[in-house]
Amino acid sequence: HAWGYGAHTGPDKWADSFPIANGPRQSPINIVPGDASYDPALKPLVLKYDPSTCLEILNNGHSFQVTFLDDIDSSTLKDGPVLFNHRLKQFHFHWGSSDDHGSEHTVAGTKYPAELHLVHWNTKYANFGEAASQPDGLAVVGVFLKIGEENPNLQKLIDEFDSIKTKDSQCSFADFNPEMLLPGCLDYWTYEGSLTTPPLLESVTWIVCKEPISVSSEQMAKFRSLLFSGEGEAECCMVDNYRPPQPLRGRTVRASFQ
Ligand SMILES: NS(=O)(=O)c1ccc(Cc2ccc([N+](=O)[O-])cc2)cc1
Ligand SMILES: [Zn+2]
Repeated sequence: HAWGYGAHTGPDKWADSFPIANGPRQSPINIVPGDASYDPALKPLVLKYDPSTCLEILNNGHSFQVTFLDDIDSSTLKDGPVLFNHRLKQFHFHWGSSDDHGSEHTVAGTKYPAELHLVHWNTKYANFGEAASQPDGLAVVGVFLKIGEENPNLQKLIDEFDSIKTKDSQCSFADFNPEMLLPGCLDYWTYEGSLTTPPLLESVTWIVCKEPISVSSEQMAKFRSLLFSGEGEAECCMVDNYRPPQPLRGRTVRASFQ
């Protein structure tokens, strides 16, 4: 399953090995604010993260990811649209080859230069892998990045990039609080979807924040200095690691705000 984002391995080819790519609840989607229905029953998102559960930062050949210790309830997502407690497993990003595109979700057709995904699993299941195969197993918080002021919290991640330049490289990374990557306002849209990369499992409750966080153009250029390729291989810049929006197939997108 050598899937990727290249001409021969990219999103248009994923259905060959992962037929669920054409399923009824695929992600990402284009969010049309005017079509979203405000749901007063939706609770505010409760995100409580413990920096001491931060383990490592790694390049997995598709994105860079920060992984968390998830054997106890120390970094959790509660309320919002979910009925059960979820634990943070990892966060990662998707971005473009230039500042005018790169996000997976779009808002009324608007593309952001990047999108952060904070991946949580429902603790009614034994572990992440179990949860990932259940329709209510995962909850991913999506945060858009918008070009503006340099973001000192993102800079803490960027400062590690020299150590994780190539595929399958990783280094220890401690005491990072992902709360620092959240926008001030946690208004969100929510809908039932899937993983946006293979295995594209339809197990994700998506929670997409309306408010973006800032990133400078120079910082985005640093994202693009990471490599899809491994050490000793021909260098291939890690850019355009996003799946385009997928058919809504009659799904309802709810808004936590009016
Ligand atoms: N982009 S995203 O939808 O937030 C996303 C989040 C996590 C993952 C990682 C992953 C999640 C599940 C499995 N699995 O069950 O085989 C394999 C890899 C893949 C994709
Ligand atoms: Zn993602």
